[in-house]
Amino acid sequence: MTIKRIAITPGEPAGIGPDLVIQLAQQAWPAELVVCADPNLLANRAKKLGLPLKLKPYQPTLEPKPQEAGSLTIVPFSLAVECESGKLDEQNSGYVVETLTYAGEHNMNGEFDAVVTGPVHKGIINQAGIPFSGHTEFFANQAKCRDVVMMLSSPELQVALVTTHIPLAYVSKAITPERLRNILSILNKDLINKFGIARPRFYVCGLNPHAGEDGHLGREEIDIIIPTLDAMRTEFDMDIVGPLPADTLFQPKYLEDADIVLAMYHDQGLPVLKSLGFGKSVNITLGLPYIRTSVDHGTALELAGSGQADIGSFVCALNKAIELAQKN
Ligand SMILES: NC(=O)C1=CN([C@@H]2O[C@H](COP(=O)(O)OP(=O)(O)OC[C@H]3O[C@@H](n4cnc5c(N)ncnc54)[C@H](O)[C@@H]3O)[C@@H](O)[C@H]2O)C=CC1
Ligand SMILES: NCC(=O)COP(=O)(O)O
Repeated sequence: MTIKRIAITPGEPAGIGPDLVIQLAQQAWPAELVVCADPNLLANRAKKLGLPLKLKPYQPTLEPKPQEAGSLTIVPFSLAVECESGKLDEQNSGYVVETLTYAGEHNMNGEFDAVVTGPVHKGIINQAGIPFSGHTEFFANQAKCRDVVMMLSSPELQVALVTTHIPLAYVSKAITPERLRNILSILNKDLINKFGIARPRFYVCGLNPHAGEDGHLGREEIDIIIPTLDAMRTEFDMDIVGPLPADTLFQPKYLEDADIVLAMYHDQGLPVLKSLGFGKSVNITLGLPYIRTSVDHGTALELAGSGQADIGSFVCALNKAIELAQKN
């Protein structure tokens, strides 16, 4: 087994990301964990949590070594202003984006084998004047990928989204035959090649109530979704069920039979997944030129520095990144 080098971005400094990264470091890992963060932030937060932390400088020319318990490898970045747990400060948004930019660039050049991201606060980054809708879109833009797929994976269910962080008012227009085809193609390819599913079975949600009720409750199914799914079945022999009404799709008889559920928008699919597996799920971006996994939760500002944040999803995200990197 070769030792992989995994970049980690803790995300918003005032949130629980730094806490979780410090908690991760309390155990040994079979990969080098290269954290892109302010060393003083991590040292101060570790002190607040009462946890030991040794920071080792990142040495790109050396072979990666497994990370020892109590330690992290660090690429240092500097906060603009000192950070108080739980208190957002837009002056530190540039720092957050710098860590993501570095992690993306150094994955694209092959120096890292994957990136695992902690939670950012999208609102404060925008408030700082930096347009930002999510890591998924940020890394896609940086890598010049027109379409990537947000897929969340939990022990019970895998859900992917046709549209990601856009206002609900724009969703219908964003569901075009081209986008739907691209999303299905990326998913099909990666489920086969990266997840080892020979012929993935897709369950696809409709957009409208009752999947449009034969056009009486909306026409997107008839005009776009059904013809596109039919074309993908014919052209690529894909195993696709649907579109089915989203309100009844998420029941055991369908989920037990599905490799993946494709939801049309963020809050159609993710509440179901999170109600079943919050804290046990991983957010994976498919279609990037490298591996990116992330936590299933946000910045939980009220828990930062308290020691109460649950590390479950971050552990799942890191394990998944190491597993995918090993297979790569
Ligand atoms: N991967 C990312 O970068 C994500 C970032 N966000 C961002 O996070 C910010 C806050 O979003 P919210 O909707 O409030 O979601 P949130 O996930 O931060 O919090 C929702 C609820 O879950 C709890 N919670 C979250 N993570 C937890 C953990 N690890 N352990 C224990 N409890 C936990 C919180 O205390 C709160 O009650 C927003 O700016 C949002 O955009 C949200 C989701 C993912
Ligand atoms: N709900 C998922 C989420 O907000 C995280 O998205 P991203 O920042 O990983 O694109």
